[in-house]
Amino acid sequence: MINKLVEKIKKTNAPIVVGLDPMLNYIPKHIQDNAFAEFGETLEGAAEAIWQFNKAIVDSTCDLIPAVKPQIAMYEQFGIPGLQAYKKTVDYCKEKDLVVIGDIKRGDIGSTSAAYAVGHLGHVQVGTKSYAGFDEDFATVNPYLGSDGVKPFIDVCKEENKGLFILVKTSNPSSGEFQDRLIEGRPLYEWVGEKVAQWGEEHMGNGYSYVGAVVGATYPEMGKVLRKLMPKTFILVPGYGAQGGKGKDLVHFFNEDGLGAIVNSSRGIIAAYKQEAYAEFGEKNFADASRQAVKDMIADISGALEGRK
Ligand SMILES: O=c1ccn([C@@H]2O[C@H](COP(=O)(O)O)[C@@H](O)[C@H]2O)c(=O)[nH]1
Repeated sequence: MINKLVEKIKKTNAPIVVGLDPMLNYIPKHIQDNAFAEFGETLEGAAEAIWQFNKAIVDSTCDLIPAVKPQIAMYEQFGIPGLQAYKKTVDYCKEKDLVVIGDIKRGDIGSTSAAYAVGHLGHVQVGTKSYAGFDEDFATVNPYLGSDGVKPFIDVCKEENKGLFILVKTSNPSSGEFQDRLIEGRPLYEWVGEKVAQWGEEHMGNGYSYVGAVVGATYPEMGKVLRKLMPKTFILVPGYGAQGGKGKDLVHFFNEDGLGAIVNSSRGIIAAYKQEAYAEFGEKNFADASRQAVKDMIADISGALEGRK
C-alpha cells in the first residue's frame, strides 16, 4: 500500500490528503434537510447527511488527490448508523481508487491490538469463512503501550499489504506535556521516532516503509529533526490549515526527492465554503469550494517545495 500511495502522489503531484471529518455543523442545510425529511432528526438522519456530504466532496476532489483520511470519531458519535456511514465512505473512496487512511488511533495490549488490527486492516474468521471489517488501507496507531501493542498491527499489515501511521509528535497545543519530556537528554518523541524507524525496517516497500509516522505541521523544527531520524519513514502531517500550518513550514518534512510526507487538511477543505476566501461559492456549491481549496493547498505546498530548490 505504501507503494500505491507513493505512486498516486507522483501521479497527482499532490502530497496531500483530504480529511473527511464531517461534523454536522459543516454540512449545508439543504443536505441536512433532505436527510432529516427521509429519516427524521435521528442518528440515521445524521448518518445519511454525512454520507451525502462526503460523497459530494469525494466526487469533486478525487481526480486531484491521492488519499483521504476519514476520522472515525466524527462517525462514532452517531453510534451504529455513524459507523455505517464511515464504512460506506471507506468503500466509496476505494471505488474511486483513493488510498484510505483510517484515523482510528488505536493501540492496546497485544491481544486487543490484534483484534483492532484485524477489524480495520485484516480479515476476521467466522467459522470457515473470513471477512474484512472496515478494510481501510492504512490506520493510525497510538504507540503508548509499547512494542507488544504495535506488533499485532505490523503483523496484519504484512499479511494484508497494508500500512500504519504511528503517532510520534502530535499537532495539538499540549502534545509537549508528555511527548517533549526529556529521557536521557532526548525528547520522548525522538525515542518514539527511532522506534518507528526500527519497526519500519521489518516491512519495507520500494524505498519507504509500510510503517509511517504522524508528526504535526504545527511543530516544523521537530519535523526537521524527525525527518532526518527516520529517512525511510513516510510522515503523515496533520495540522495544516485550521490548526495554523502553512506550506512554507512544511518543506523539511519532505526528503530531497520531494517525497516522504503527506499533508492532511480536514476542516480547511471540507468546510472551505464557510471561509471568507471561498464565500463566493455559497453554501449550495460547497463541493466546488472544497475543490478550489484543494487546488490552493497543492499550490501552496508545491510552491514551498519548489522554493527550496
Ligand atoms: O497530531 C495529530 C494527529 C491527528 N490529527 C487529526 O487530523 C485531523 C486534523 O483536522 P483539521 O480540521 O485539519 O485540523 C483531525 O482528524 C485530527 O483528529 C491531528 O489533527 N493531529
